[in-house]
Amino acid sequence: MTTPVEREAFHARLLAIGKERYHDQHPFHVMLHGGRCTMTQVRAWVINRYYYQSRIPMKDAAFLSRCDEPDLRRAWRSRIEDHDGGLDQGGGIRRWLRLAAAVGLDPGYVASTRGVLPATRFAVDAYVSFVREKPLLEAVASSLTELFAPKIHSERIAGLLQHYAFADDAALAYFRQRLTEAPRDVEFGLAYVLDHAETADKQDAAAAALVFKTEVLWTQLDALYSAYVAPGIIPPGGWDGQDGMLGEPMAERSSELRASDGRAAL
Ligand SMILES: O=C(O)c1cc(C(=O)O)c2c(n1)C(=O)C(=O)c1cc(C(=O)O)[nH]c1-2
Repeated sequence: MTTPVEREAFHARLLAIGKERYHDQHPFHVMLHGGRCTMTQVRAWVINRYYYQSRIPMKDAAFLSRCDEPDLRRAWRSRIEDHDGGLDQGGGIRRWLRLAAAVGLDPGYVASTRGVLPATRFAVDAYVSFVREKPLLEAVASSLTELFAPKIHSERIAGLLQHYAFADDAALAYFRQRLTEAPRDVEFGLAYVLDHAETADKQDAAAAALVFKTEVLWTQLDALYSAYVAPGIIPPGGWDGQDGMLGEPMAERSSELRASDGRAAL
């Protein structure tokens, strides 16, 4: 059993991991949110990030398949509904594909996951395997990066709206929706981890799971940066900057597409 003071210290330890390691500080996100990405870089992010989106409900299904507590399953299953939506509409995956269309990509191309960078696949697949194989406490702890997600989603909404003409409420609906979903999910996940990590060893394992997850997220952006920013080496199989475009190419630089002068031109 942990005392209230030990529990609070463990909570602070988890928050410190996010402060030090969360991907809001990655140079690719700094560029994206500050309006310094070209449209090619934005599209590469949308294509690669889709792979993460597509695997989230699969990792949550893997989690549920191992869960023998009905209460835990009841609390967890809405995560799959949030991402997959109903038979005909709704859900984060469809909302992400609306963002894909808004940046000029064919949603069918994005959904095919062709062009996803190898490192993105390895990192995301490692997350799904982690949740499938590790003790439930560590699997839940690995989702706690979502403690830090509302801040990055708010910064992203503001940054994209300010700097890119494609950005409007429909294109950014994915992020707005997460502003209410993520806090609910993470409130449950955090309470579960604080309640179940009742020994020093379990606290260490849960903290390591959260570090692992920050690395899953950071690695995806390293891969994007290396392929599409510097040194700009696109590995075999990575999106070539051309495939899967919808209709006429849009202007390349985000600076040409600023809200003040760009919207009318589109
Ligand atoms: O945009 C982001 O930076 C970001 C980060 C994370 C995260 O911290 O893992 C998630 C999301 N978004 C997200 O939209 C989402 O649905 C989500 C689910 C999970 C998870 O681990 O179960 N993380 C995240």
